[in-house]
Amino acid sequence: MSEQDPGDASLAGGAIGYDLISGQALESKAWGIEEDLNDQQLRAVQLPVDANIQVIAGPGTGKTKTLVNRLLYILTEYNVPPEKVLVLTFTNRAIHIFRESLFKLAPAIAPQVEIHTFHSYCQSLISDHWEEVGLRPGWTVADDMDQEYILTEVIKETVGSHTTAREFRVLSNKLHTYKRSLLNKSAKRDSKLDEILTKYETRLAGCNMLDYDGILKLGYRLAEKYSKAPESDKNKYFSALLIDEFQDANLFQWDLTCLIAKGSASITIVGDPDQSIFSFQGASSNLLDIMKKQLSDVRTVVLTQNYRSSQEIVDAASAMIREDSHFLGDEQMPVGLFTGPKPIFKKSLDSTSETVWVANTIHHLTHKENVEPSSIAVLVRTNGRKDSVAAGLRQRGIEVAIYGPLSLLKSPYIRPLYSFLKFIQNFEQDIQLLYMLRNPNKILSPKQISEAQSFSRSRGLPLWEALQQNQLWLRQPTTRVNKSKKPHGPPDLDQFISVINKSADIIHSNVHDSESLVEGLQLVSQYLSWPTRYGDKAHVKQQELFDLITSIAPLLKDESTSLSSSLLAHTRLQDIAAKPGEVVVSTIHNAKGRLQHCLRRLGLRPRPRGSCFAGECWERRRNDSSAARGAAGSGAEPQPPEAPYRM
Ligand SMILES: Nc1ncnc2c1ncn2[C@@H]1O[C@H](COP(=O)(O)OP(=O)(O)OP(=O)(O)O)[C@@H](O)[C@H]1O
Repeated sequence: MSEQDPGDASLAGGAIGYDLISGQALESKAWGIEEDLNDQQLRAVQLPVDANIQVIAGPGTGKTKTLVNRLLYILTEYNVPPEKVLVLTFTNRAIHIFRESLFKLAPAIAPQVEIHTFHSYCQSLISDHWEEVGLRPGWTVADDMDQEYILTEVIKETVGSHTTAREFRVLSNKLHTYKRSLLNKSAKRDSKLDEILTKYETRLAGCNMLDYDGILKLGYRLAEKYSKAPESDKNKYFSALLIDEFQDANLFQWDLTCLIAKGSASITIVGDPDQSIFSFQGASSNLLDIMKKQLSDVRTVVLTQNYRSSQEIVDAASAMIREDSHFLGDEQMPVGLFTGPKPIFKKSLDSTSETVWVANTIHHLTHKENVEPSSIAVLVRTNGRKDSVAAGLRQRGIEVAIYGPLSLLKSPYIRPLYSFLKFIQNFEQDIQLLYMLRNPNKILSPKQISEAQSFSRSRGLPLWEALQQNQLWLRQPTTRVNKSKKPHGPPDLDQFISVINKSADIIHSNVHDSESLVEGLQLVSQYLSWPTRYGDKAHVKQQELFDLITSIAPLLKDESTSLSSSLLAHTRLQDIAAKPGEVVVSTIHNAKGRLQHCLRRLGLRPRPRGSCFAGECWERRRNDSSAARGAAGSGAEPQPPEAPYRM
């Protein structure tokens, strides 16, 4: 690629857009790169537009800031239109952070830049070409819960319902890994797993749904097809691709990136090989080398100034990762911006004593040092540990808020409402309908459900159609319900059908109106989740859902997005924040990007490898910190630092 001369900066400050929140037209406003970039950042930002760049850096060194400024530089210095730049990252939260930073610097152009996860980019390709890949109108995405539901049924059918819970889990995990491995063209096939997968995919296709791997597979197919086609409206050529959090990419995603680049867009990646959180999904640490081999003239810039943590934390983190580090050489050691208290390393014999120590520390902080509980976070490695730590803290009288995507929608009080919302976007989704029919009220008995399914299959109808055309035998209330004994017994099928239709009509009558959505959900919730039977808990959870709806409604300006589908997207993105009095418990994975004052990290290294950190360093830190406490004469845990840390 040849280097281009920067063009004139006529675009800078010239664009006019609209305010994302108020929808008001924005006045033309000058914008450009920030003035406070350090030399390393500036070097990466100001490379020519056609340079391929690797920005390698540790946490908090301004990787995202650098990428946002690189984008602004390309737009202003080279007159590249915003829609010709594609930003790719790995999580919705990362998109949110990137868009927020861009919006602060250049509100007028922020909405015009395409910022996607690999999944959402593929999904947008599929949305433009859904007929080509065999989907029908109204197709939807099967989320984790939908996939689990279908997989469970298929496994039961294939290997028998006598499978123990453990065997089931093992098989289900194997299938997930196998399914993902198939994205790799050279993957080995397994006939037994193929049989289950084929049934699973047939069931998904029957529901007019795609799962996450299916989205990537079809997106790749489309990108491959259009990478060879001449440019057209549907076939976009980008001038530059910017990839954030590149440490989380796998080979499949890299190949996809190259297809999207079509050999003409430059590629800038920023990442920290030591921060990879997707190695379990095949994130590959040698992609940096692959990129260098495949692309010409790759420039590397290393960022070392950490803006987020004290020198003490940077030192401790560097000591921890150094032995396994992919890139930390002496000249690349990160530097902290300020000094603070030393981190304490506490070695515990087992997980119970670890939880007890954390509980005692929280009591000390909240009772003796007046720290507000909601500013304390307990970070753990795995979801399983998160639940046991939360239970242990609750046992010791500590109120806990668990951070994690989908926790609200996964609540048993909300899950049927969530199924309902998905169902009314696509009435072909048998799995959502089955969920509503089975949980928690048995609208139909298992025998009736299987008869209805045979009826729908024999006529090639979605289950919902079949139920509406149903036969007299289905119209009988289930035999297990004695209405005279149970005033709040489940509705019969007629009532169920009529309430679903009525609630759907209310919601569809005004898809951008939060009041309609809440009204529709309130109506249907009487039939689906039985708040009366579950008591206050259900009411509290439902209120949380309704509050969320009300809070996101004003943010919706995009006419093409319905409130209910945005609600589903939003609930994945942001969870209900911790209320005053609640300590946050989260996996490290979910905590990334959140702001918190006090941190306690558990089991980061449950079985420490290597000698340095595990033995000497760990003990040294512990001794240092007790010595420091002794010197201070208090014997108490150190004060939480003044500055908040973004995790
Ligand atoms: N040159 C700078 N001057 C002042 N503050 C900066 C500078 N660079 C980065 N920061 C600040 O440091 C913090 C971290 O920046 P940023 O989120 O871009 O880092 P990151 O490397 O992407 O973080 P992560 O480790 O989460 O990937 C932000 O608050 C940012 O504003």
